[in-house]
Amino acid sequence: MDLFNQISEHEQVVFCNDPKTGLKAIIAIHNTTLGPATGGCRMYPYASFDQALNDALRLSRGMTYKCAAADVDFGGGKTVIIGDPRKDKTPELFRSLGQYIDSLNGRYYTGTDMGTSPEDFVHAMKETNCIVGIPEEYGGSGDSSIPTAQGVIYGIKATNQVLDGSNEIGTKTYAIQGLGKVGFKVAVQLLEEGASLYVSDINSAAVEELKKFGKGIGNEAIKEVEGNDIYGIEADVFVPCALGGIVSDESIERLNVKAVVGSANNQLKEERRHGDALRAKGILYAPDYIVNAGGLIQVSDELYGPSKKRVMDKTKAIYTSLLEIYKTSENHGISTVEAANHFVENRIEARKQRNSFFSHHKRPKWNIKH
Ligand SMILES: NC(=O)C1=CN([C@@H]2O[C@H](COP(=O)(O)OP(=O)(O)OC[C@H]3O[C@@H](n4cnc5c(N)ncnc54)[C@H](O)[C@@H]3O)[C@@H](O)[C@H]2O)C=CC1
Ligand SMILES: O=C(O)CCC(=O)C(=O)O
Repeated sequence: MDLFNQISEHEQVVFCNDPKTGLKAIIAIHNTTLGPATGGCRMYPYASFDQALNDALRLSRGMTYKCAAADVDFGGGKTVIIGDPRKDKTPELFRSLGQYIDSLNGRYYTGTDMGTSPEDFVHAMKETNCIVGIPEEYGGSGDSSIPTAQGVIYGIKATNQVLDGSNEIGTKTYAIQGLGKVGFKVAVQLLEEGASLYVSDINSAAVEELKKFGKGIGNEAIKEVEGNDIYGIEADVFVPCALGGIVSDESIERLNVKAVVGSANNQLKEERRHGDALRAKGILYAPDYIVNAGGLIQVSDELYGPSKKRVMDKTKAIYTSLLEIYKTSENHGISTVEAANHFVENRIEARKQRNSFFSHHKRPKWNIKH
């Protein structure tokens, strides 16, 4: 019964085991009240089965909240593949995953997350239509990290507005953890606006590339920081764009910033306790699933036919949503996470009256021709 206790909040969890291709994956479907589940696929060399399952469960729950907050007609799901993205990827592995996804009959759509790229899903797409975020040359909307990074920038602007009464981003100092698909783009935009950066990435080539970019535009205010030292950096905003669970008792103790705004999913190790701890320390926290919804906005919009303009217009709403959440938190004396969760849970509860959970017999709203 332990496993059922562990997944008690989830509608369905699928364990995929294909010895022929080496695929070992977990698909977690958290909640489909708002529509079929969606959520990217992460590939990571998890040290244990429990670590992989926990990641899938936490990430898929986060997607339910992210979908409701962004007001898209999807529910929360996520896939994790147990493996090293640098060594274990093959076309057959992703085709095998595609077959498992197809067996869910439209209850779950997936695309990229950490460790996977749009190109990987071109293979999966040969087996199922339930793939989003594929490259533009294959008819998809392309790289979803572009709107995700833009959403983080809107989040930083809204946060600066609350901190200083101005949404200007260029005069500040930022500590960025992770210069991957999202973090690098955020760093580039901040540098272009004249900001100073502290950056850390386990991949030193990414730091070198950013320094090269900075030199090219005449802003060399980039200092590399080793590992966990990024938590102790004195800066205006800490921008986590790598792994989740990094805002913990230990890191909060060290944080020397006015705000935390980044793309990483599930930043708070313990949502409620660490949300409260940040508030108690006077650090403004931008709830991750509000700020990093740009990619979701793009992939869910893809089902209407790609439109970059529509995606960017929808992504702008992150600015106003975040200001609303900051205001609710202030007015009610609660953490920003609690304020965001109340908003989302009320929205899901209201929708339950029309839709208890998604089954493919019901026509999804986004299939309606406009
Ligand atoms: N790509 C997207 O559109 C979205 C991404 N996210 C989240 O944002 C985060 C980043 O995503 P991507 O940029 O797509 O992933 P990515 O895999 O392209 O980049 C992650 C970067 O973090 C670095 N990294 C890993 N561990 C680190 C550590 N301990 N310290 C410093 N750097 C470290 C990696 O070397 C890599 O450069 C993830 O948590 C992801 O779930 C959330 C929403 C959408
Ligand atoms: O739904 C997707 O495929 C991409 C969005 C996602 O996984 C996320 O926002 O974490």
